[in-house]
Amino acid sequence: METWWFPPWQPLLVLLSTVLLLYHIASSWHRGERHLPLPPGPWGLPFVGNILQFGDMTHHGLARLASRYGGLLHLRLGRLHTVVVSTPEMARLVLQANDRAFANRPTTAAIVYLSYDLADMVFAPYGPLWRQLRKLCINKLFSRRRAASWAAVHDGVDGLIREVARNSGKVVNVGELVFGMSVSITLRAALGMRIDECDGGKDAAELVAIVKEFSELFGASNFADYVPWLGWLDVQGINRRMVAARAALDRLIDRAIDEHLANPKPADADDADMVDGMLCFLDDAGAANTKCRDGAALRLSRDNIKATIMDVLFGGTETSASTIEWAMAELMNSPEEKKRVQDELAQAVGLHRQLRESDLTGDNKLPYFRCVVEETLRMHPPVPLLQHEAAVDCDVAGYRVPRKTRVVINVWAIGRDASAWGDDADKFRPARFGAGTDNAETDYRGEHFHLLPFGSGRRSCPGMQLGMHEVELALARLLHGFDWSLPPAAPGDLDMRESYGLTSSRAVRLSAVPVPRLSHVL
Ligand code: HEM
Repeated sequence: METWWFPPWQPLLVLLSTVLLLYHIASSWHRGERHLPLPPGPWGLPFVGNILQFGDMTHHGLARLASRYGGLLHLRLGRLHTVVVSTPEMARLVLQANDRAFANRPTTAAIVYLSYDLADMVFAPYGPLWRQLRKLCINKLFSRRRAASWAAVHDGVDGLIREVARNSGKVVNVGELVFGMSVSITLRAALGMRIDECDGGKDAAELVAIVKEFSELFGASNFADYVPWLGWLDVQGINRRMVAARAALDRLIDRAIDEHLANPKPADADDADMVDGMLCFLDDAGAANTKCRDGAALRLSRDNIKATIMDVLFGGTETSASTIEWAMAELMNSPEEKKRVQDELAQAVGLHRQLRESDLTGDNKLPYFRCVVEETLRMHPPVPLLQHEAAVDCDVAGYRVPRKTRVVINVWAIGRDASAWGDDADKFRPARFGAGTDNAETDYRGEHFHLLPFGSGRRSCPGMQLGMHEVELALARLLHGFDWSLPPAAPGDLDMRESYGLTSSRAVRLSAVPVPRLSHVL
């Protein structure tokens, strides 16, 4: 009779596997995961998971998946769990009920490299460094008290209006002009640079190119982040682009920091910019300060300063510019809405003088104009996908979200959720925010989970006030100061497609013809 021979290590292997299995069962029992399934989602391949859904990782693609699998759906991309949030209620559970657990940001190779090893506020993990940087930004750098930032907005908008007036009656590229204005405002507020003074506009042109490149790299779906063992291949050429982009930004910011060090200014001087505001915390120790303790005095390394300036350049440029351009495009597409808002501006301000900041501040001023801004932010949130990460294992709506899961909040899909906004959610209809409607009290500050253009909770946008000041002033002056029509040769329908990246700008820049409404422009 045949006898079976077992190698001596086999019983050991069986024993070890049993112990590991029991340990796994016991620890998931202990964490309360026993009964909790992962959220529903499409079926994935072994090892690579839902890599075939890679093309769906845009806000449109994820919204399509959500219509099939629900407001909380699960994907596994290579080794990474990803959970996508697509309804207001799920967003509330993540950003309010579990705010702290989801206060980290996921990182990618591009993010780590371009943020000087997470030395900034946008990407720093939730902890003491992030807390100190956020306090500094909110109380000092982005605050209403930093007069230089608000002056930069005024001068930037004046420059935009002058440029539009110079081209009245001709076709102007509204998108390029508004983006240029936003860059000049950020350069001035962050680094004290005036475009007209800085190297004949060379710096500004360079910065525009760098901002576009960073934005693409931050938003790029890099195969290597999901399948790291293939990263060395750099099949998409992303590593090479990262190195070149950071070197270009380094040159620009290092020069600005050296100039500030050579001509120091008190941080609270009227004309002090954000670099002045940070240099008084400079610690010459060298490497990025990512290890600060709560309660310790704030010390910033040069990398912290560079990375925070980078946040401002990227957080504050495309976001504001894209909101203004989308609002103009939606109004060009709906002539009756354009007329209604322009009539309101003419009536409130008159056509004999320029619109001033005081025309915008205060409650109940220009109510329809405000509805237009809110409707634009609902339909075209500049950051369509918020990126968070689970710091611990969590339970959301009865589903398990494991630690380190990337949690993507699809703000674009939430803004078009029919159960929150009705069957005409895809239509530009500012009146939905008007007095007496269901959304009369809804605003964009993060307390209403069906409208989240600035996020909500701990990681919500600290630059909202400054950003909205730029958006409102520029948009109101463009609409109050000029009548706008589409270029004569334009095709019947305006192209309303979006680009995909960190921000969702227009795929095709808006061009239009301005004709002055006022007797004098400035
Ligand atoms: C219309 C203009 C703007 C929009 C729509 C916008 C939107 C956002 C959004 C959606 C987030 C992420 C929120 C989250 O993950 O939950 C964010 C974060 C951030 N924004 Fe803005 N933003 C704007 C303007 C600005 C400006 C002008 C600045 C700086 C001057 C700025 C600086 C930042 C920073 C530093 C963060 C990271 C906060 C953190 O992680 O703690 N933003 N912004």
